[in-house]
Amino acid sequence: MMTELFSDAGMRRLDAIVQPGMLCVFDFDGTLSPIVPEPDCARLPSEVRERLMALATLAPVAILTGRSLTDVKKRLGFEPHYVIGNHGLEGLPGWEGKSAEFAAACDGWREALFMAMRDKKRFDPGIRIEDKRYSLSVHYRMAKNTKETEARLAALFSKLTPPPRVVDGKFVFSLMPDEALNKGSALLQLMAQSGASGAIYVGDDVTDEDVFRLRRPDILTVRIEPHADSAAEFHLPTMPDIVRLLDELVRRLARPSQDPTPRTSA
Ligand SMILES: O=P(O)(O)OC[C@H]1O[C@H](O[C@H]2O[C@H](CO)[C@@H](O)[C@H](O)[C@H]2O)[C@H](O)[C@@H](O)[C@@H]1O
Repeated sequence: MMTELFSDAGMRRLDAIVQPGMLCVFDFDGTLSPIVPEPDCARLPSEVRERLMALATLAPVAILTGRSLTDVKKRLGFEPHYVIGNHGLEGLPGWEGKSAEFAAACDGWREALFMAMRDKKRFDPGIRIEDKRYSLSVHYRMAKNTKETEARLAALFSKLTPPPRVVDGKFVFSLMPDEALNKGSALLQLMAQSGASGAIYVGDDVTDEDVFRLRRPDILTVRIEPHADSAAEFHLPTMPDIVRLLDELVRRLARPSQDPTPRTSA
């Protein structure tokens, strides 16, 4: 059962995880940037950007998003220490060799989906396919009958080869190469590569559950808004509360560290 982060228990957990060198990792859409009907209109609010920039002077900051790297970078307006795109498939050092394989699978799915979408009676013209090279997002927020569209898309995806890993989200299906990296495995690799002893991860959607399910004492997981089925430890009451969380992190990390050397009198 999730607890609100701004509770006594949440603040104690935050105090325990905050230490020099900890990784501060954030999902983008729905976590840092409010959800908007048109994916291309998503923006990072200036009050969030300013705090992320302050945080990045105190600790390594990473953005771990379902968007492509090129797309998310142009929306950030600052340079975090790490940007990982495509749900972990793009931008993680050491995985460049697998890119061609991921892109080839994605090319095949994209062609099959565009062909199927020509049947306007079967597939609502409001469906939008976002091609991110290594994964696809199939958005159906604008479809007239979202339930029916969901069922028809799920049936279509089940016929694709090679079979993709399909994860649903906020009026979106993400299609990714199966057994490839996900946000959870990508975060673990990032921690290992960066030598971070701990991390905080904040996300809002189904692909973030790959991180929430890790359930490790060295990773504090926070979901935007409570959800009965989420594996996250804590939640923020609403998305704009991300500003308060960033302030809490900056305040703790900016505290002068305790000098462990015992003082001797002259
Ligand atoms: O991992 P994230 O950073 O949360 O990215 C997840 C997907 O976010 C985007 O779609 C979602 O946000 C859009 C803008 O607010 C919204 O219109 C859409 O309905 C949402 O599903 C993005 O377009 C996808 O590529 C990401 O995978």
